[in-house]
Amino acid sequence: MSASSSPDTSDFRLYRRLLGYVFPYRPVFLLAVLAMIVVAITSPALASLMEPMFDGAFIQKDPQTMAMVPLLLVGIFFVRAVSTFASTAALHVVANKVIRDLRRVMFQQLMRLPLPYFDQHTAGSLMSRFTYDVTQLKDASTYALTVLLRDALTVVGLLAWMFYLNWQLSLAVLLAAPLIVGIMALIRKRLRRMSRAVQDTMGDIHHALDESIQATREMRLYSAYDQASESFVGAADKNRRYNIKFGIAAAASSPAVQLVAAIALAAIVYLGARQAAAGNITTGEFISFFTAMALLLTPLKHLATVNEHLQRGLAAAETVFGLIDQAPEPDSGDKELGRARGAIEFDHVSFSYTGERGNALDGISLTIEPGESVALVGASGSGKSTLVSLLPRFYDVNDGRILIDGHNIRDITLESLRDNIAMVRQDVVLLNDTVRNNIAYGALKPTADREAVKAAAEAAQAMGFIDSLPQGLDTEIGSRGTSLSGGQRQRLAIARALLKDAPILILDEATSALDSESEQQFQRAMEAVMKGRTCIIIAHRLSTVQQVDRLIVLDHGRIVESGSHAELMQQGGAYARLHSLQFTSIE
Ligand SMILES: Nc1ncnc2c1ncn2[C@@H]1O[C@H](COP(=O)(O)OP(=O)(O)OP(=O)(O)O)[C@@H](O)[C@H]1O
Repeated sequence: MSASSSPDTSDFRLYRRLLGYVFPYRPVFLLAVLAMIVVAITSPALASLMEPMFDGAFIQKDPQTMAMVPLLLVGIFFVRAVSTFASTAALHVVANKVIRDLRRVMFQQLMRLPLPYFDQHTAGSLMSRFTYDVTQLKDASTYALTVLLRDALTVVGLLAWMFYLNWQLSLAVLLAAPLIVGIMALIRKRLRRMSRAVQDTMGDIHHALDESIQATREMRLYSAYDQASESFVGAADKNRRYNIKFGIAAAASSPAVQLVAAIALAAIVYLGARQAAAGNITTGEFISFFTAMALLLTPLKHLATVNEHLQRGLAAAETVFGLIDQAPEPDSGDKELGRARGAIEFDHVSFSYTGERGNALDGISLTIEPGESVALVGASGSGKSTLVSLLPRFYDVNDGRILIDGHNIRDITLESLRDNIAMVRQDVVLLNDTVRNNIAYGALKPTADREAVKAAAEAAQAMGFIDSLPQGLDTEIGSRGTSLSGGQRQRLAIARALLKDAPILILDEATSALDSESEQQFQRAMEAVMKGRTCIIIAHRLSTVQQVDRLIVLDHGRIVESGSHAELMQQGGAYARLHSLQFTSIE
């Protein structure tokens, strides 16, 4: 399977790709196909049995035929049962294996997708590709394949048998069939249109009700009773009209279809009787012919609607392959960084998320020495989070470059770049796992021993609350386990970062005010984690940043000031204004 970078749109290529996923399971798939062929053969076989049954057993009363026919009847149904089972089961097995493989490829792709992709697609829409679309793809294509193979072959077999029996009668059926099918389709279409109209009027009733319930206060205050009931009663009445129309049409449709079918049958019977009188067809042959005709109905009905399923399956396949074909994160660098010293340089960096909304970052130049700690401050939306998300290349700069230890981060492999960065984010994501596995996350997991995890938790001031949990480090947490407070979650994230022991640390400080005890613990944890590392702290609360070496003040994506707390206060600029704003609003 080649995953080309442009999405395949043509139906044929989609089929080919799907078949590519089936290819590894070709023995079972071939078994399904063979079994379907056998099922298809049993229909004309059944029709053909009618001939000896009537001519031999009933009319000529031949004892051998009388014994053989029932046996053959059971035999045909036995073969049909076994092959139906084999084809359904084998197809089921293949379809589910293909689904598993598709989901695996999709998931691998999901993990490598660039972050902007997640900005453009909601979690719900991505999840529905894994669930709804994949299932649709399976159901629709399994059904379409069965119909196209089994039912189409059944139709061919039955028609061949009919022509073999009597070509004149068969020709008459073939000529009459489109007429009957056309009339039936017209009736069905009208019914569908009416049922849609009924649904629409139901929507109007819903809407009128919803409005009246939502706006019940306004309705009473403005005495809008008449207006509300007018719109509701209007909708209810329209619904009645369409419902009656639909009901009448439905009541008429079935007798109408039966009448049309009866006329067609009468014509065939008439023609059959004439053929019999001319000695062209025996009773048994005519019944066999009639049986074949009756057996044609179901597969024909399936074939008539197969396109709907095919289109549904193709649409789902397009969505699924659309995800698989997305270009992954660009990982073009080939330099292995090893353990960095932690020198960071932003060199005239500009960045915009969409390319249209103006720059989120505009000409940022900033050098951070190894082991230095800087705090980014600025109003909400000034670009603090954006600046730090460029460092692990969650997003790529539009202009300028970012260097770590003098290497452009674009030249470094993503893995070795990210190995050097630890990040504590504001909204800490916990997994449904134990405390221990939450601290030793990902690549750390197999190597981290219990003592190392404990030491990290202790340094992060987290061991205190961990010990009070029912099973300590082995307590299950996350959405299905014990829930932790915001401060506790942050300290776990700090422990996770400490265990990673990366030379560069990014800390997005919590916005919500912690109580003073948590705040003190958090400060101590921060001191532990900052020691000996290059740190960038996004500071929302200015009270926490006085311990850093340098403050960088951002405003509308630009650096407007930098210096120590004291220097910036003295300058009386943007930082001093922010500071006075925060402290007056707290007091
Ligand atoms: N994923 C995104 N897609 C598009 N625009 C974004 C995205 N994230 C942020 N922005 C925009 O980029 C600008 C900078 O946002 P950023 O989150 O970096 O600011 P911030 O200083 O970290 O704000 P806060 O303190 O509220 O977290 C804002 O105008 C924001 O609307």
